[in-house]
Amino acid sequence: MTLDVKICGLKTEDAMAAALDGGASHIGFIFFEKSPRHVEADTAASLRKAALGRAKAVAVTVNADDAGLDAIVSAVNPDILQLHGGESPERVAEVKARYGLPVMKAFAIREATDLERIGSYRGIADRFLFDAKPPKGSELPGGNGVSFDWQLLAGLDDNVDYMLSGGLNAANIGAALNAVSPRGIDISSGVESAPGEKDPELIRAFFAAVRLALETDTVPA
Ligand SMILES: O=C(O)c1ccccc1NCC(=O)[C@H](O)[C@H](O)COP(=O)(O)O
Repeated sequence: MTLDVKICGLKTEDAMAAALDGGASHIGFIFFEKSPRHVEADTAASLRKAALGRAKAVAVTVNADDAGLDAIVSAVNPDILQLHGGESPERVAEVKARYGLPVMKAFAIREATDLERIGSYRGIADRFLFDAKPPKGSELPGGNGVSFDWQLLAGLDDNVDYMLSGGLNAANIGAALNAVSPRGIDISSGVESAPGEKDPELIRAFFAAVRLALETDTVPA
């Protein structure tokens, strides 16, 4: 599969196994205490061992300070840091320099103007992740299972390396990949049976739907 697939919010060995066996290129661990997907660093460190040589481990944080990131990086040894808060371009540059790791910067998208913000991160963030804006009242900046209008991304220039995220599932991934051509996709609640509870069957079904979508003529090259 040339398309990167990140399964995010993993907490258990069986979910990890389903993600890796399905062909995940990236597995994500959430370090955000309000999230039902939050894991302690030692749990993530133990889970990530199964991914060594198979998938990249992504540590997802929200406006984390140096002490928080130090603890995660030293325990988990992630391959990528995903910054999912309001981190400035300067902070992204600082994080990259401090850890020598690639950074994926997440942006919440609802309308075309939301994409204007990426300009000042180009050449700094290694990759973008475009997620939906959280619904009103949500305490989570991500993992809300809501989509945005994928057509908003259709005008991006081909050099913008991004993962498409937000409300993806087995039923809509074909349409999403028909609408836009991300280099990667990211999913969390679409493969859960309850908030924070990954379902290996749903993970398998998602990969089957991705493969089917990639095999059809409707997906742009
Ligand atoms: O998933 C969370 O609980 C979460 C909490 C705080 C910051 C980020 C979070 N998730 C980041 C992700 O990369 C999710 O995969 C992304 O938001 C898509 O989630 P979903 O819409 O549920 O597929």
